[in-house]
Amino acid sequence: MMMNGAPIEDGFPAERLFNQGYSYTYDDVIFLPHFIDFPTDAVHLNTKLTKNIHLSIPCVSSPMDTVTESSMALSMAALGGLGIVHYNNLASEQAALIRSAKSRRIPFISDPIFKTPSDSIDSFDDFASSPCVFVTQSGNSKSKLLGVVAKSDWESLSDKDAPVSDYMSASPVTAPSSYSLEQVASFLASKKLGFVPLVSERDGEVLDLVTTADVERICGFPKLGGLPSIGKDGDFMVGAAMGTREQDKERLEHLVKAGANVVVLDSSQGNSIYQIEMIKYVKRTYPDLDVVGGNVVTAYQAQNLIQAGADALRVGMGSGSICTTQEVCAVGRGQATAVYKVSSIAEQCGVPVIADGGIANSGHIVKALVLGASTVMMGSFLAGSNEAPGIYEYQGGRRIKKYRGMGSLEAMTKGSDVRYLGDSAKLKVAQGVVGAVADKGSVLKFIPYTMQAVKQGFQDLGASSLQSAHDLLKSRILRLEVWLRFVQEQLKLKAGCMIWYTMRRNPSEISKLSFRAANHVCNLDPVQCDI
Ligand SMILES: NC(=O)C1=CN([C@@H]2O[C@H](COP(=O)(O)OP(=O)(O)OC[C@H]3O[C@@H](n4cnc5c(N)ncnc54)[C@H](O)[C@@H]3O)[C@@H](O)[C@H]2O)C=CC1
Ligand SMILES: O=c1[nH]c(=O)c2[nH+]cn([C@@H]3O[C@H](COP(=O)(O)O)[C@@H](O)[C@H]3O)c2[nH]1
Ligand SMILES: [K+]
Repeated sequence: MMMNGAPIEDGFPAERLFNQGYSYTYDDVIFLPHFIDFPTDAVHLNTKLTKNIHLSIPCVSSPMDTVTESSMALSMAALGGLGIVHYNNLASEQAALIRSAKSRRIPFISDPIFKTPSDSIDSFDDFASSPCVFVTQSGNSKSKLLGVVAKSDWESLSDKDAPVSDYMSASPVTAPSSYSLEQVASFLASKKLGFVPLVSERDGEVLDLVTTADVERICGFPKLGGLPSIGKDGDFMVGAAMGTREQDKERLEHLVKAGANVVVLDSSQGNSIYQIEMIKYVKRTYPDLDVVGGNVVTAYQAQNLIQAGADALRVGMGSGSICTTQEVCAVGRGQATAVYKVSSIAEQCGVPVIADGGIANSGHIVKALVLGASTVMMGSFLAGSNEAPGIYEYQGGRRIKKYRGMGSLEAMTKGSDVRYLGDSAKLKVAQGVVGAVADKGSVLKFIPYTMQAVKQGFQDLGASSLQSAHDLLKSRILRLEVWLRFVQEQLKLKAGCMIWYTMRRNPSEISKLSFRAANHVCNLDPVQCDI
């Protein structure tokens, strides 16, 4: 805008703010509002995860063993995002998690109960929380479904010692696992059924038990409007993490066979000879498989991995909520600066950037995307959801789920047999902590709300898409400032924080490190959604 012919200078263009020798986290910077000439619904958040993978929403779940297994991967894909299955397990176990997510059509994983024909049902407990028990030759999901025993039928049974084959309903009604949610819903309604097993057409395996209550619950989640993430194979897209050691080549084979659509080379400092060689190996061996390199935080690191052939870069070092890398290794970068710097280089080469770590609210997502990222990767933001691995516990009256860094001693010890094969004699120094996050309900519910909040942020900035945000930033139209309010707030320790610092020898002495991490973890309040 011009006044008396001279442009009004206000705030800083990104280019100037990020070149003054300071390293900024998301909370250190704030955008100045721009001009609105479209409604919130006109904002589109569709994006690219890698050179070849398109997503409807810019959300990716972290490859961590307290964040992404089948249920998270399945639900993220259903939402139009993507989940990266962790590799703190055997290659066969990781492959099974990928297969499990990819074999489903609706964002739902149940835990059906199975018996063999000669088994008996001794008590109510045998049903757990299921409305029925399935009968197969093998007593598990892998063989043909022979019959079903509904809880209500078992109740009225006089001889409870009889084998289930004596009283099961033979050839029960089933629905194909390829049914969409709408098809399952109308199937249940038209047949007046309370539940139905979903059976694979390929091998007859019982995949899930869906009840009318499940269908109603899933149908009740807010609609995002975008398409789910479906690969060329027609299945949900699922990503997988892996390392850069020799045995990871074998793991890669398992991942490819399981149908992984993208692999992420998981390292805190990706600019290494090991990673460059692994990127080249992946591209050489599986030219159609996209590979994400990282983590990087500088233009130099980024250039090396782009040259090696990375199809996307994962950005962030020391930015995660459970992270202690900056304290332990004195290396890292403020995440806002890292995302801006790496994106500036990556964009010139057409390589999308994944802003990894440090996302605690929808505003952080807006900042990451506007500063140049194409997607955000989230750990703590998702770890309290129903879809994250682990069970809910109670701490001080709050329902919580465990969340731990993959560099924490606990996670390293769990994976040491497989991941750090041969390294077991080496000294291990933790670069992460073990903590907990509050129950947030289903990602199917809170991610749509979060995306709506992100759209409102984009609208305030006058950006109707990721590309337009990036263009506005580059052309110096979008302005920012450093916001000191957050720096002060960071110093205040929030009450009611829950953290177990695994390296703690003396319980009364909570180290400075765990305090910092505790503060981060406690900042993770669920998105405000009035449902
Ligand atoms: N984003 C972040 O700021 C951080 C993330 N983490 C997470 O913690 C976990 C562990 O991270 P890292 O310690 O970086 O794991 P890493 O496996 O990349 O590195 C462990 C060590 O092994 C070395 N190494 C890697 N490939 C090798 C090969 N082929 N031969 C010999 N040595 C090799 C590395 O150079 C490094 O010294 C990851 O899940 C990572 O994402 C950990 C710290 C910081
Ligand atoms: O310094 C670290 N020590 C760890 O033990 C660790 N484990 C995971 N990560 C990284 O943190 C990201 C998730 O961060 P948020 O919880 O903030 O989303 C993840 O996506 C990782 O990049 C770690 N960083
Ligand atoms: K390291």
